[in-house]
Amino acid sequence: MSTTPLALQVENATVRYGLVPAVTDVSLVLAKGQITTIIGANGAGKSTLLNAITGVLNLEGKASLFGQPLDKYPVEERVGKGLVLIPERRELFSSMTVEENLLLGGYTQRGRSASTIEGIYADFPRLKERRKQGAGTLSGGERQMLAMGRALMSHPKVLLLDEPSLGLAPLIVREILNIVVRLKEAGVSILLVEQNARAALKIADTAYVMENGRFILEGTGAEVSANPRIEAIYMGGH
Ligand SMILES: Nc1ncnc2c1ncn2[C@@H]1O[C@H](COP(=O)(O)OP(=O)(O)OP(=O)(O)O)[C@@H](O)[C@H]1O
Repeated sequence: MSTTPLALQVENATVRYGLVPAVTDVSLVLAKGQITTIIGANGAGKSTLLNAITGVLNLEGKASLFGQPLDKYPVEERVGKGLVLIPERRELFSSMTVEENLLLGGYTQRGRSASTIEGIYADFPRLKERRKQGAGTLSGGERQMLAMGRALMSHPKVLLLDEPSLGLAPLIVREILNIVVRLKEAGVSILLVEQNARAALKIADTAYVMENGRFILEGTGAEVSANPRIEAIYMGGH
């Protein structure tokens, strides 16, 4: 039995679209203040699992947040409990400015937004420079920073990050993942879903490899990246 307190635990979870399972019998742990990653190819079921943890999709099995069963909380209450998803498509309001997008992320905070926003600008100076710019005109990396900044406005304790590196150049990927590490150092527990196995495994404490809706391998980030099969399938040629 591990003595590390768990931020998030999923036990024997299955998620279906209609009758068809997209995730089958997966179990994972995310320890407090750590990074757990799920790597896997397109269509493996990674986003489906994240959406089931947020409650948008039905999760058959057990999931708990800081030891409390998640099904106690309806979807709309989970953000208030500190569980926040940054979706793969980043889902910003393109016609609004950077700052307006950030303010929307802080709607649960009542009056704390002004101080929070200054903190976010300190972490993301590039967003501060562009605070009056329309979100629709940002570069891919800046859009990801804004999606992260907006999520941070609600003071997450557990951040679910769906492919933050998607579509970004290697240098920007490194910058984004450095921010993920800084969030961890600030005490946020992070579940990171990635196709970019090499980058994710480098920063992960714990890692799971997903294929066809199931976890086929798990271990520390270092163990999984040293596995010859993973090296060949997920990291060859990069
Ligand atoms: N709304 C849906 N209805 C039916 N099937 C779906 C739906 N969304 C996803 N699926 C299927 O579920 C499986 C898992 O998809 P999912 O998006 O979770 O994979 P993923 O690992 O996140 O991949 P990607 O990196 O491409 O997002 C795929 O076979 C996909 O076609």
